[in-house]
Amino acid sequence: MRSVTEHAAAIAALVTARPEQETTLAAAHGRVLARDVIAPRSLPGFDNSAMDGYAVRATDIAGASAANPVTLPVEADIPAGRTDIPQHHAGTAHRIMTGAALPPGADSVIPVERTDGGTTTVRITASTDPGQHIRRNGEDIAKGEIALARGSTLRAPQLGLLAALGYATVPVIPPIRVMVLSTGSELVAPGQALRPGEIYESNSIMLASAAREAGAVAAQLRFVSDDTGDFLATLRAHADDADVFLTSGGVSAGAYEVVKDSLADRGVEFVKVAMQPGMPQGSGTFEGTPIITLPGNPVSALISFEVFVRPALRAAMGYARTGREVVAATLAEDIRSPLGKRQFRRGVLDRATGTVRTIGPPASHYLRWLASSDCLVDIPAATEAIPAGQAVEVWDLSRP
Ligand SMILES: Nc1nc2c(c(=O)[nH]1)N[C@H]1C(S)=C(S)[C@@H](COP(=O)(O)OP(=O)(O)OC[C@H]3O[C@@H](n4cnc5c(N)ncnc54)[C@H](O)[C@@H]3O)O[C@H]1N2
Ligand code: MOO
Repeated sequence: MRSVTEHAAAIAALVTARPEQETTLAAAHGRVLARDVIAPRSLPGFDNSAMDGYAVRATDIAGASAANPVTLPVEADIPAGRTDIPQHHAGTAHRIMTGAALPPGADSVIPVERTDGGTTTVRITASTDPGQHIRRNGEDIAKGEIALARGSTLRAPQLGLLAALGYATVPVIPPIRVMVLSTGSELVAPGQALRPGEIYESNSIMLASAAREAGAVAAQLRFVSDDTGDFLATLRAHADDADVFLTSGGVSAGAYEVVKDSLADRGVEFVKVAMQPGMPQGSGTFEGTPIITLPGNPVSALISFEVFVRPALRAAMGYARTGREVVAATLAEDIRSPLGKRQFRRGVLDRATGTVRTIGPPASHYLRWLASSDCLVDIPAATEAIPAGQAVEVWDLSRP
């Protein structure tokens, strides 16, 4: 039997990064930056007004107050976006808007609220200091500085910064393309009629969704035949669209195990992992494409994904955090666990009290309990029982 750690390492070695890709900012959301990005210009790009008001020289309105206002001629309007920036002359004001370039010669902006708002002359009822209400060229970021470091995950603020710097595209580590393939002749696509003995196919949407949540892109295929030739032909037909094949089902000890029968002597190793659920596993490379074969029981499939596939995908996509956040929590009830197997129990974590309770029995077909849980309780292989009140490690599934 392989340990969870050993199998996780095998899967991690299998999934490798795709070459970096220059991507539009819209398509870069959620991706990881492949290289440092240098500021090609400063931000702000020029001295500009932080207020709607009047660009003045502080000395021209020294001592101004409500009781002792100063009136200056207004030379011109400078709305944001005006590109022919006028010169400021001593003893005058320019009406200026937020974001507009400061006219050379002016040293401060007096907000409109401190004036009568005049357009030919302006009565100013407060004094100012040089530099007041001016946003200086380069005070946010100077040209040539590293704006974002390689490895940054691109979300709203990072994409905003890149756009402000003028980047239309950015080099990112592209998503891994996961081809999810469910196998089993009992499986029928949701929405169609069921005959006796058939069930709705639920693993592929679950695994595809989990892959997307991990930052990958995913497509689904359903393979129902027991014919190994057809199965291999299906893999070959989709090899160009997949960086990783992810199958579920057909890997245990039964008579119709199409995944195992097709791949056992074709570069895929089938092993038993000392965990529960998720004991039967397989991994390898089929004609150049990595393939991970998960067990068919739905809970086993999803927990195997969490434990083995998700960290490998995220590492290959450059994310700093590959595993879930592990928190220590106090167990709310006694639990038992099979000796020699690392058990992952579905749980509900109460962050406020730092307690966790398990939800549903350990068996691997209980989808409802799985859907009601928000964490996994990680019980070490050497543990047979844990009493209520003891601290356990919990994987928080509610956070990326
Ligand atoms: N004699 C033994 N039997 C089993 C063993 C064993 O060691 N010896 N291991 C058990 C364990 S543990 C697991 S887990 C499963 C894994 O079996 P397979 O990977 O071969 O999966 P299947 O037999 O194809 O399916 C198992 C179960 O899950 C349902 N299933 C499969 N795929 C889907 C799907 N896409 N959507 C919904 N449900 C699915 C399937 O109908 C079966 O009920 O083997 C145990 N048996
Ligand atoms: O190991 Mo199976 O994955 O328990 O249900």
